[in-house]
Amino acid sequence: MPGMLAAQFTALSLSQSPSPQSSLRLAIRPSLAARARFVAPRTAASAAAVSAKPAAVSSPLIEDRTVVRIGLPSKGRMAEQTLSLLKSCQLSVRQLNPRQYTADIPLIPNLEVWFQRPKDIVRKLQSGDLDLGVVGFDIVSEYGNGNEDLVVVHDALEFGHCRLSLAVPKEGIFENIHTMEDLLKMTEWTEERPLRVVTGFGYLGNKFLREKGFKHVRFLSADGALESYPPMGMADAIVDLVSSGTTLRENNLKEIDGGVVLESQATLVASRKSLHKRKGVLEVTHELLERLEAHLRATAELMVTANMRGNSAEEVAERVLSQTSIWGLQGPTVSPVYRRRDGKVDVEYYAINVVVPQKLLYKSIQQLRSIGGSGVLVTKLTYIFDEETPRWRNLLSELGL
Ligand SMILES: Nc1ncnc2c1ncn2[C@@H]1O[C@H](COP(=O)(O)OP(=O)(O)OP(=O)(O)O)[C@@H](O)[C@H]1O
Ligand SMILES: O=P(O)(O)OC[C@H]1O[C@H](OP(=O)(O)OP(=O)(O)O)[C@H](O)[C@@H]1O
Ligand SMILES: [Mg+2]
Repeated sequence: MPGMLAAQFTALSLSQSPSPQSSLRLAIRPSLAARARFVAPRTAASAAAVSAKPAAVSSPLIEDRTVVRIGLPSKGRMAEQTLSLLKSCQLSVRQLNPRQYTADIPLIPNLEVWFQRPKDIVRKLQSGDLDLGVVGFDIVSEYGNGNEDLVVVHDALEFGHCRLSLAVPKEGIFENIHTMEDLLKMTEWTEERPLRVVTGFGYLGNKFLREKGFKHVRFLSADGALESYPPMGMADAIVDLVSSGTTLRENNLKEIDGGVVLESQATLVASRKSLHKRKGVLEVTHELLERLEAHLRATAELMVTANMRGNSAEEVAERVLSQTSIWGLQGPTVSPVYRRRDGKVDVEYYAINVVVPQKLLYKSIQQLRSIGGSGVLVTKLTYIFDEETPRWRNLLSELGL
């Protein structure tokens, strides 16, 4: 390896352990927690290590701040989708000038918006300069480094889906390498000639390969176009984000079984300290969470309305409930349609309202028709507010409130 390149392969060798391990506490669904395999169980030792850490930088200015601050991605693929999700929740962000880094959300007057690079959002949550942030789970995990102060308030904002994955060239010495075990068993990697892995995720990549039992690995850190490193001969493998898989394919690389480090999508993250200490943060978080949960729940569903001839509401309900795809959330709403006929008010038709999953829409309409439904209307829903917001309950218990 030329000397200049060798010099680049420095920062992250496996013999160095990454920064202190404490668990990144997640107020999230067990499914995602399970997928996020780097989340260590909270042990007495890790809790002690965390409480022994000095508090995040807290200048008098930070303490004095009364307004709540949220960090949103300033650029990149998450920026637009973040704004559009907020807009769908009636939380439009008002930015007077596109070159300004601050903005507001008129509906929440005590909330300041700061546009920041994703990794800076995580850093500023830790330093106390931001209270809340929208950022990919990959970035929270990499730059949060297991910091106890970060709490994932909403783990599935349903955009920015990708996975952090290990990939190697399709051909050459990797032609018959299909699993992490195959890669581990390769005799090519020695202390003098380690497996060279290029990544922008040094903390997660290092931890992952160490846990998989790799001894002879050297990391090279780079910010973009990582897929070009193996074909250029600068690295043997990459640990990078994959979404459609096109970039890997186009560069003759392949993922291997067991090589997914982390599944990611956009999340809402908060500083635990802010939630506990800064006036207004808990209230703003509650409102954001309520709207986000109710909206994201609603986007998967549609409201279907139809008319149906019948003798009574019960008889119509019987017919509707005989079909599997039109039961609704709790059951169908069946209401009489009143008409004036020959000077008298009577009921011949009933209106049926059911909420159906988008993916079952066509089947639902077929079923409604088969039992005599007509004049079918389909409406998009903005929110479905449940009796309680499950993630809010999780958050309160996470905070011990
Ligand atoms: N190919 C992808 N498909 C879907 N989501 C992705 C993809 N690549 C990245 N993401 C998600 O989008 C986030 C932002 O990625 P992006 O590359 O736009 O950041 P960026 O603006 O380049 O950040 P920086 O320049 O500070 O590194 C990532 O952290 C990840 O969560
Ligand atoms: O699986 P795909 O859909 O092809 O997406 C994966 C690519 O997207 C990201 O790169 P990005 O577009 O941000 O470019 P960069 O790495 O140069 O920043 C990521 O780093 C991969 O290269
Ligand atoms: Mg990028």
